[in-house]
Amino acid sequence: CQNSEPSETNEPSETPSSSTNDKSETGSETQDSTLPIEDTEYGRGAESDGEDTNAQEAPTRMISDDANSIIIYFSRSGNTQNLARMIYNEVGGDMLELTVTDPYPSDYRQAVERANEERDNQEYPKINTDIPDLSQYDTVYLGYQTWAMTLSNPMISFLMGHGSNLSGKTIYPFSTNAGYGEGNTIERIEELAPDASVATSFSIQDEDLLDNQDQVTTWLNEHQSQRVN
Ligand SMILES: Cc1cc2nc3c(=O)[nH]c(=O)nc-3n(C[C@H](O)[C@H](O)[C@H](O)COP(=O)(O)O)c2cc1C
Repeated sequence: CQNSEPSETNEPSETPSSSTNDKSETGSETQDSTLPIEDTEYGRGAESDGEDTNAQEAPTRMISDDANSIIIYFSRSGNTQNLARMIYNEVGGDMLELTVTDPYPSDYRQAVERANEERDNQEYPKINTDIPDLSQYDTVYLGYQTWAMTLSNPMISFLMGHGSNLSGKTIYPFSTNAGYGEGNTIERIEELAPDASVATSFSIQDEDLLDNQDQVTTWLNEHQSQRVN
């Protein structure tokens, strides 16, 4: 089932949309609300909303003047967005959802065909997101999905355009997949952002995500000492 709940994730960072599982009373100083986790379709055949924003929402954009970390992600059918939100709900900071000028078809097969064609022709999609000045961030949580056992095409586009702006930062790669793992995505990130430091990644099968918040927490805790917010 696709998402039907309205959302306000394009609100400014001071007021991200809250949800019924708001943890604000127990949250850290840098975070005062949580983002909702949505229903998504999984694996082969997963339809999208045709906008790559998951349920006709505006893409998530929460940018502040002073956060040290940002979560940057693309999500066609919502699974990586859920993982991004699970991370946000623990670490806070800023958040930026990438979209492309011409969104992928909602039909899975058509999306795969287009993605294959783009990859064969090395013509990756144009990013439609205004990328803010990234200099304030030490830490970038980078979220994508496995496509053809490598980085999804929009993430390749983002890193081709902005990988050099990640110099000196620590990238925490996180991804979802349909059961085949993260492929060579880490090697590709290292190639496309050669002057960033790439930390241990976290990848999970889409259908297992919502039952495994503890795995996300464990991964984040492993990096706790390096995290600023
Ligand atoms: C074009 C395309 C190619 C995919 N290729 C793979 C793949 O090679 N291996 C894999 O495990 N999953 C693959 N998947 C499945 C997605 O990685 C998986 O469903 C993921 O959770 C989708 O994330 P999203 O909902 O954030 O877009 C592919 C999906 C699409 C649309």
